[in-house]
Amino acid sequence: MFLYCGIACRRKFFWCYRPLSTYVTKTRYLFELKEDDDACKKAQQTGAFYLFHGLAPLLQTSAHQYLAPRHSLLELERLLGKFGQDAQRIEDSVLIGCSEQQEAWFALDLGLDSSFSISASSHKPEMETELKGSFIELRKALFQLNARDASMLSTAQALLRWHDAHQFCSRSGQPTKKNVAGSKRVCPSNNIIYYPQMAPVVITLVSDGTRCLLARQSSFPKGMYSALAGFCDIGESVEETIHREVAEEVGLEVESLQYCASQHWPFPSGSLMIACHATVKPGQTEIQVNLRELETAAWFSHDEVATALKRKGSYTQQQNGTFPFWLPPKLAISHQLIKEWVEKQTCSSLPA
Ligand SMILES: NC(=O)C1=CN([C@@H]2O[C@H](COP(=O)(O)OP(=O)(O)OC[C@H]3O[C@@H](n4cnc5c(N)ncnc54)[C@H](OP(=O)(O)O)[C@@H]3O)[C@@H](O)[C@H]2O)C=CC1
Ligand SMILES: [Mg+2]
Repeated sequence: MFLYCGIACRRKFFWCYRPLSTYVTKTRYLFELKEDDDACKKAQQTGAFYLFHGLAPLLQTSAHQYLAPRHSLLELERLLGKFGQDAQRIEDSVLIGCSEQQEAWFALDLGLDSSFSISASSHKPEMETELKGSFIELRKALFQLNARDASMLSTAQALLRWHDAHQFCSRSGQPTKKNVAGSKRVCPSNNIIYYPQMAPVVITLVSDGTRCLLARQSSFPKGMYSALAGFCDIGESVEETIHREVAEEVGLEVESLQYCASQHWPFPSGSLMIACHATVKPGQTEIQVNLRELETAAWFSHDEVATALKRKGSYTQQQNGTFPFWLPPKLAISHQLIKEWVEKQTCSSLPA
């Protein structure tokens, strides 16, 4: 595919053409599939499907890792036929990406039925045997997936959950209709368009210059600490959420803020995690934990954090009854945020 590159050659006064990069070609292809139902239906013929059951992805085990298998349309039709399900169910699938060779990737939940929105749990064990895998809760499997599968399945689950929960127009009460790609739903009676939503969440690593503040919720695995996180309230900027969450959860006022990175996070139902560093005002480091939100929070030194980063998640109780201090695994943005802080501290402590 070729496109004007928009750079006029001043001396010869003609437009240059340059081939589009693979990334741009892929992005334009996905855009077309979202806009054009016929093109998307056609893409299903040569595409591949990730399968779910009751929002749990189909996974296969390989060398202590989970792999997410993909199935062709033919294989899927055969499977549905074998379990007495209508091939029309494929219309419930959602587009989640494509390969560099433009093989479109879809996701379909075999345990959710858009016409009833109930879990069609029958045949699940038989399907697992037939598919040589198991439907495993994403929460349990996420950290044993490679980064690509983790990202694809997180997107797929969030989209499938959103469609399952948005089958009716909130104004007319009429059933809404999804486009083939699943990038929106429309109410036929009033043409209101509904787009998939996600909740913005900020995650902040507060530092006092030499230490960083980490906290635990009682729901975290034993011994695990993370940075402070909180959902954005409606009307708030990211900066305002950070100021409010830090004040609410640990009773501190933050000063400077610095953006680090962002990540889609599938829990509880699809969030955009926005990770930032923050510093507190000098001399104002006394933590007052809000016990309605957190179990505990504390300041940790560079060395404590650097050691914990190297530790793999462990729930093993030590002889003194405590659990070792450990941090979220690599895939979680909190890990990246904490790692970046450790690296910055290391650099700033090196002799000039
Ligand atoms: N990827 C990562 O590295 C990390 C991700 N996280 C994620 O960040 C998210 C937010 O952290 P958390 O500290 O729990 O958030 P908050 O501090 O905002 O507290 C959670 C509470 O906020 C309320 N709430 C407000 N808006 C929403 C919404 N849109 N969806 C759900 N609950 C909402 C709920 O209260 P109520 O139940 O009373 O309605 C909920 O119990 C979590 O879902 C967690 O999975 C957290 C740490 C690390
Ligand atoms: Mg919180």
